[in-house]
Amino acid sequence: MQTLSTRELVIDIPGRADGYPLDLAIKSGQVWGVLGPNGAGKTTLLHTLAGLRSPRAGALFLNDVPTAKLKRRALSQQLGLVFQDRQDGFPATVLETALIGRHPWLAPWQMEGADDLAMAERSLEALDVLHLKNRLVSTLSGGERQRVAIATLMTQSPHTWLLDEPTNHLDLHHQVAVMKLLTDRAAAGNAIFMCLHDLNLAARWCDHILLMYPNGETCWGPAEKMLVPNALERLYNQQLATVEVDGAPFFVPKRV
Ligand SMILES: Nc1ncnc2c1ncn2[C@@H]1O[C@H](COP(=O)(O)OP(=O)(O)OP(=O)(O)O)[C@@H](O)[C@H]1O
Repeated sequence: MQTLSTRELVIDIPGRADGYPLDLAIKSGQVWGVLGPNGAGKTTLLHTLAGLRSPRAGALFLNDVPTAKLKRRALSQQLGLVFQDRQDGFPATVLETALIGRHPWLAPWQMEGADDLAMAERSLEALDVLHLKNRLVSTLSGGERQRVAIATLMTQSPHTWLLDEPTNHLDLHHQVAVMKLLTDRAAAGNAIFMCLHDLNLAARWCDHILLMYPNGETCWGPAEKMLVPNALERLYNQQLATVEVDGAPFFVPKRV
């Protein structure tokens, strides 16, 4: 069992009051969905958890060890992040991009070996982009790029997967395929923590939910306690109708 936890964490959003400090424990087997309107701080939180931004206050721990004490490489073996919209730094093929995921596991100047290549190809296949392996990423569609980014995280194979809107750009079939892959990873022992704009994907696939309000207020807990119409209507400033489908709530925005 591994846990990424935050103690009294306040993310640093310029010009915003501190809000409610976060005491999260993101554990093996859990699938977290982070919900909130534009600008609530979801991406800032994800980047703070990944160590890319400093918190305003509080600290992060990996199995009770402060992440600030871990070397970048050790951290990258445990934590990985899929960005919301990644800009390509230099021209690379799909396979070369997926292989970047192996870098935290290789010594400096060590070339990727047959096992690394097999892992990258397995991940590309799982995300349905293996047939594109020799294409330049810059030539891919938005949804294909998104699937390559997730395949790169899968190739990295960290314990905790942080994902910023992983279903962005994906068609319905691939949205469901990605959510199934993520919940399968959690069942295999990984921890999944993702920002989502689709309330219904969260309701169907996530077992834990963090609600982030624009004023810095937050609340979190088991999905069934968090996904209640009143809280969600206040979160999005949008009236909702709720129906039940396959035992999960399904939220429909009411007409304005
Ligand atoms: N470097 C910065 N300087 C000033 N403000 C910033 C900076 N980075 C982020 N912000 C502000 O912090 C707030 C939170 O941004 P963040 O990207 O975390 O929101 P989000 O919840 O992920 O939004 P979205 O749903 O639109 O992706 C926004 O109001 C944003 O404009």
